[in-house]
Amino acid sequence: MSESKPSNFHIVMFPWFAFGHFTPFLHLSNKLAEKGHTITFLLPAKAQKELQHLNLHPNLITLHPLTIPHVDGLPSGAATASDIPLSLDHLLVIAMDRTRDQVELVIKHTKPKLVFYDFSYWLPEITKPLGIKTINYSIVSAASIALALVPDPELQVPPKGYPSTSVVMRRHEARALSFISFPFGEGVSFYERITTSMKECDVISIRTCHEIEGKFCDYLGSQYNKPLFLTGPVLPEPAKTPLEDRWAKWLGGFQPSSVVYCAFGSQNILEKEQFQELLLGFELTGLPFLIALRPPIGASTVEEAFPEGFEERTKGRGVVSRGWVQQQTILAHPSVGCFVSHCGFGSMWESLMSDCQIVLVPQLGDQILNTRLMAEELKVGVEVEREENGWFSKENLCKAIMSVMEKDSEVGNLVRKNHVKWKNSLVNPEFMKGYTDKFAKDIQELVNK
Ligand SMILES: O=c1ccn([C@@H]2O[C@H](COP(=O)(O)OP(=O)(O)O[C@H]3O[C@H](CO)[C@@H](O)[C@H](O)[C@H]3O)[C@@H](O)[C@H]2O)c(=O)[nH]1
Repeated sequence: MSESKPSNFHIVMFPWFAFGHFTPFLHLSNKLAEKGHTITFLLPAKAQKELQHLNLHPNLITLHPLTIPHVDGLPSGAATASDIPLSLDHLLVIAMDRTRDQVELVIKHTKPKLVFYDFSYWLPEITKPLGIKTINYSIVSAASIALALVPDPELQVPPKGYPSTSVVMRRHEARALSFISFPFGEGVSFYERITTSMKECDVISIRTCHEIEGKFCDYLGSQYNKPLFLTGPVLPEPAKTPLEDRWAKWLGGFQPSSVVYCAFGSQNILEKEQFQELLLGFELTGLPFLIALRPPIGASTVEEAFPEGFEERTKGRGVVSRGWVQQQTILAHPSVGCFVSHCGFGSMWESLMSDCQIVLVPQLGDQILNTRLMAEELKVGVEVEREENGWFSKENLCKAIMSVMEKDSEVGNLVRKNHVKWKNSLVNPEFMKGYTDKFAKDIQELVNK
């Protein structure tokens, strides 16, 4: 087989307008810039400032601002998913589709050899006539795509040939996936948008690794009859900025591995009653805790929604943060021993790479499957039991935390042992380098074809 000659080329990146998508696309851009490629990264003008600090190669990566057209029903100035509730995403995606002319101009002007995209299913219509290759880059788990976003899905049950009986939705959870059939843009559902994107691209690429999701990737490749290039988890280096003083001081006052940290990512917002139940569950553990959650529905601050007397009763051993905290740095703090997470794909990798015990409370569709992967297949963490209506009780939350935090707990020892094994493989610098090198070689061959 002939080796392709390495050369640098130009790439355009066009992710969905949400920070959970910009960030992994930008981390991947940094890796490709390290290989000498130049990149034009398309994003709403408003997001440019907030992402600039993640661009490690400004000489090679240009953040190119797009003007976001107004769409009726969107608050004025809304340009990213963080500006709006989840229920308005279907309008923001219309705005994204209406940037098509701007995107086409940039592509024609910068003449890339390769374009990465995710939700803009129409992109290959621009690139194909120009002879430019495209990669559909998914930043969620292969399992979640394999279960719901294959060409011939089955309703209520996993599609034919789906390679797992444990990484599945339970019957009463199927509603967590109902959004895929809802309109997501003009005349197109979420399902049609994503499956068209995957059918029309040259290559499907996923932010995952074979070691953990190999069978789901193979299944997807066979369903779409396409090559799959995996980038590995592409996590940023741990932040160099030190932990905020107030958290460093507070955490420093506790025994090693004794504090439970809890965060549910950038999208999950709890109902007020569930938020209060969660706090009471933490109180019940008797352990020190640091919780970083958005205020629940209907509250403008977290304090406003505290259960009565909660603050006084947990004073000195528990805090609920008012805002964003440095998650990766907190997970690396010696006092933190447990991570209660929603199992968003970013948090999933961060928990695997930490030394913390893992407790999972998924809420949205893919988080449930990521959780099953972690708890049922890899057995590196435990899932909090929910009732059929989705509610979790303080007792069940407390039980799950104690099952991994109590000394000599059988479950705790088992998940720790499995977790250590995975962590050691993932943090080995050769592991990520292997993925980046292979990916760089794969895309080189793709553009040389
Ligand atoms: O106070 C906080 C809270 C979060 N984070 C970081 O924010 C990121 C959150 O990402 P993720 O865990 O993926 O959660 P979401 O923001 O909820 O992610 C959305 O996007 C994911 C794909 O990346 C999907 O898996 C999720 O379902 C979807 O909610 C992580 O890097 C965290 O370290 C912080 O630094 N501080």
